[in-house]
Amino acid sequence: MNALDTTTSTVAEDASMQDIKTDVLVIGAGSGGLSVAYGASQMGADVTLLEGHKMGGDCLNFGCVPSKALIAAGKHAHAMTTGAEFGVTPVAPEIDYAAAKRHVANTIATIAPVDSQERFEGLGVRVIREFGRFAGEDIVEAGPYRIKARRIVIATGSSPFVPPIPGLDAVRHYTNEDIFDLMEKPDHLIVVGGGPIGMEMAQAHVRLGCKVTVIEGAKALGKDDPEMADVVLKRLRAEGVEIVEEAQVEKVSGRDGAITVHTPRGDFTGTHLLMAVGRKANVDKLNLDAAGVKHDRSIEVGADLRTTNKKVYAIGDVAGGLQFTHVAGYHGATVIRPILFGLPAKARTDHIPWATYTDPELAQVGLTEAQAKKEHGIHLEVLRFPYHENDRAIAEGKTEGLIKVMVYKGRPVGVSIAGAQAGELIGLWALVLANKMKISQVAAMVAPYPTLGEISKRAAGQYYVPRLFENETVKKAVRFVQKYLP
Ligand SMILES: Cc1cc2nc3c(=O)[nH]c(=O)nc-3n(C[C@H](O)[C@H](O)[C@H](O)COP(=O)(O)OP(=O)(O)OC[C@H]3O[C@@H](n4cnc5c(N)ncnc54)[C@H](O)[C@@H]3O)c2cc1C
Ligand SMILES: NC(=O)c1ccc[n+]([C@@H]2O[C@H](COP(=O)([O-])OP(=O)(O)OC[C@H]3O[C@@H](n4cnc5c(N)ncnc54)[C@H](O)[C@@H]3O)[C@@H](O)[C@H]2O)c1
Repeated sequence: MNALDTTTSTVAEDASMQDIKTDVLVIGAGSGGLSVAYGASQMGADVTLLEGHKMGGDCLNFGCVPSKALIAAGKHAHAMTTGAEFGVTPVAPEIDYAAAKRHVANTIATIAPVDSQERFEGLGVRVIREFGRFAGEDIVEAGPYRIKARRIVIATGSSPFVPPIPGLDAVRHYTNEDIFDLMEKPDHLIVVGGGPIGMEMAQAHVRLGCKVTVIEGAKALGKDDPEMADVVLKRLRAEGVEIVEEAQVEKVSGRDGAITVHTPRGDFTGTHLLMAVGRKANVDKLNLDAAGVKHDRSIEVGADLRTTNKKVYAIGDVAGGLQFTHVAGYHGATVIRPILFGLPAKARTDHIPWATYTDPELAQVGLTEAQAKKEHGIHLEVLRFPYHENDRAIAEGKTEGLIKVMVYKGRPVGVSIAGAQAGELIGLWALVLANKMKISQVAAMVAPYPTLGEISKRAAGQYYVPRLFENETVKKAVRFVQKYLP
């Protein structure tokens, strides 16, 4: 199929527009939209995909991929300064910040073909590089096209929220959309916002030789368990990141190279300013009212991801809720069923993991300790195991951190990990929660020695300490049996 093939059926009143009739129209070619376009086209549907900006969306171009590539550069620099305990003389690395940014660009370029227009056209998807705008409940206009679709999936993602702080407009400031293009190394980067974007970028930059100050209006990494967040914050501070909490930015002043943010905790001046204070859903261009799609700050959806227009679904960041690439992908996989087969499907949230890729990492699935206590009260058991008792962590010098497993009636309902490779370790627990497995099934697993993965097994083993090792009845039974055992 040609990218711009149209059908003969007429939906347009405006004769200058070309008509397209399609089974599935996907608006937005980011993590969520591409998942739907791929799945639906491979299962036989006629799929049209609109993308007004870059194929691959935020994750590839301005989010996960560039941030992880910059973090990797920072890790290399950090390793050069921290080898003393391994007998490797620390050296002050010479940082070529622009070269680190070239690594970021190369990483994006290497991954880009997977999300490209050419690949999706090769898969049989009609790709149109225009922004879409509803013109009716099942009609969307995009550039010169007017598209009528049986089902429509809105996957338009989110953009950086830049609050109307007095003075901000008058100074050059960056967001995740342009910080990765900055080639000159900031002498002193001020990061406003201590969420995952702010903290990942703060550590990458301090490791690449910038002075970094994070200004956070409430508590840094405030969406995570405070005990786990503290592990990360302690390390960031030790590496030289200045983190100022309870410091809502009220005003910005200054000029290029000397920008001051004013807060109730004092004024802070740096050379560059990064705003990382959250996201806003991309709904403005969509003319949602024309389709009867209810929205506020994001699009209103039920657990089935349907909007108030039964033919229209919303997935990923634009649907509010958890804003992660894997959630957008999961949403995409979920809506395929109703869209292609008319069968019901619901998206769960209780088994969704997430990780923040600072060093040490922070990972979570299910309920935090506070949430689990609120839900299950005194019946909740919290199993803990520290990294410093794991042999591999000791050998690697990565002993900061811990795992906490929240167990209710023998089944994990939440897991928090702060420490090395927490993002990798949480995968096992995501499987456990997704399948509502028992803690005994994790305890029965044999983990290879010596791995960080043993932390999970040891935490699960803690469940049996009071039941088996600190239990008088068990001791009595063993003594009794031992008396008579031949
Ligand atoms: C700095 C940063 C780091 C991140 N790191 C991670 C991470 O490590 N792990 C993780 O899981 N998540 C991470 N995220 C979050 C992740 O990027 C998002 O959750 C994910 O990209 C959401 O996917 P989506 O498909 O909903 O939207 P997007 O990927 O944003 O795609 C939406 C697409 O729709 C297009 N579009 C918008 N309006 C229209 C329209 N009207 N017509 C046509 N096209 C339109 C946009 O141009 C865009 O390409 C990070 C985000 C940021 C900002
Ligand atoms: N590793 C990952 O998976 C990853 C990484 C980065 C981003 N993300 C996604 O992107 C989303 C957005 O990240 P984010 O860090 O921008 O948002 P966030 O909402 O998580 O954090 C923003 C922080 O800014 C603070 N803030 C708001 N206004 C302020 C002000 N005027 N002055 C000072 N502080 C202020 C808030 O208190 C909050 O702590 C995340 O929630 C996550 O879904 C994921």
